[in-house]
Amino acid sequence: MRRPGTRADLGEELAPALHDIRAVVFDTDGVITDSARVHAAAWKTAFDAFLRAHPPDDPALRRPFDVRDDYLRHVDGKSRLDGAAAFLASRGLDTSDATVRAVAADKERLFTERLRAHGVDAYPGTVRLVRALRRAQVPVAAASASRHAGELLDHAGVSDLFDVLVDGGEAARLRLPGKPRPDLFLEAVRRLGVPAARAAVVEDALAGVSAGRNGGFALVVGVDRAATGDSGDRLLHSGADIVVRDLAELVGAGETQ
Ligand SMILES: O=P(O)(O)OC[C@H]1O[C@@H](O)[C@H](O)[C@@H](O)[C@@H]1O
Repeated sequence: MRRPGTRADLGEELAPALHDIRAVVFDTDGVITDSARVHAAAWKTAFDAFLRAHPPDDPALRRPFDVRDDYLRHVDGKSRLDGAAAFLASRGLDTSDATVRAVAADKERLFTERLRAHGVDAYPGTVRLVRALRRAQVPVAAASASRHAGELLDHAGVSDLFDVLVDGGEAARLRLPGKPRPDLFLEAVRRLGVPAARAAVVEDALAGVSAGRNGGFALVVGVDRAATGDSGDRLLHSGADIVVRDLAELVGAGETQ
């Protein structure tokens, strides 16, 4: 018979890869909430307007922002200013502080408009895994380069599921360097009181899985939301130990809620 609340019993509902894990840090956009698409759409409108107004000299670099490829390569997982600078640099455009800030401000306005108009949801598979971890007494953190992470978790109704949140505002206050540096994730596990070598990072961004790898985490789980072409392989090459399409894949048959 099962005794509720003991890790030995409840851990059985978790996939074997998680059995020795003592804490899990979840990225927010694209892992907990379906907000990566909202960021990508806002970036596209802002970058395409800039490209039209300031076309690169090389015609090959004038193509519009691609919400899959450009987003994953240059913007996903990075802070607002780092993402803006990385994409402008990829097209050989002006990366002065004033230009980067202007494009980032444009995107911020578009993002908040879309968020208010459409809201965001939590991925059911992620909620299922987080609940299973909590039942197994594994503490969980949310981490994000976004200053909107707390608001996103509130919108999706899942804030209460996380023991700790380290967001873009905290990262700026603590002067933590962005992904692929691991500092955001290391701060999250420090707050949970668990060393990285006993903890897992769950990420959908290439820069994010690299951050998990660079931080010496015991397990880096890549979440392949794109699930097209070589997207899963790219997560593996960037440092993921395993790749899943849905985090419910890490919850065993014993899980019931
Ligand atoms: O919400 P903010 O603070 O503008 O953060 C921006 C970045 O936050 C990251 O979490 C997203 O992956 C990026 O796509 C996004 O650009």
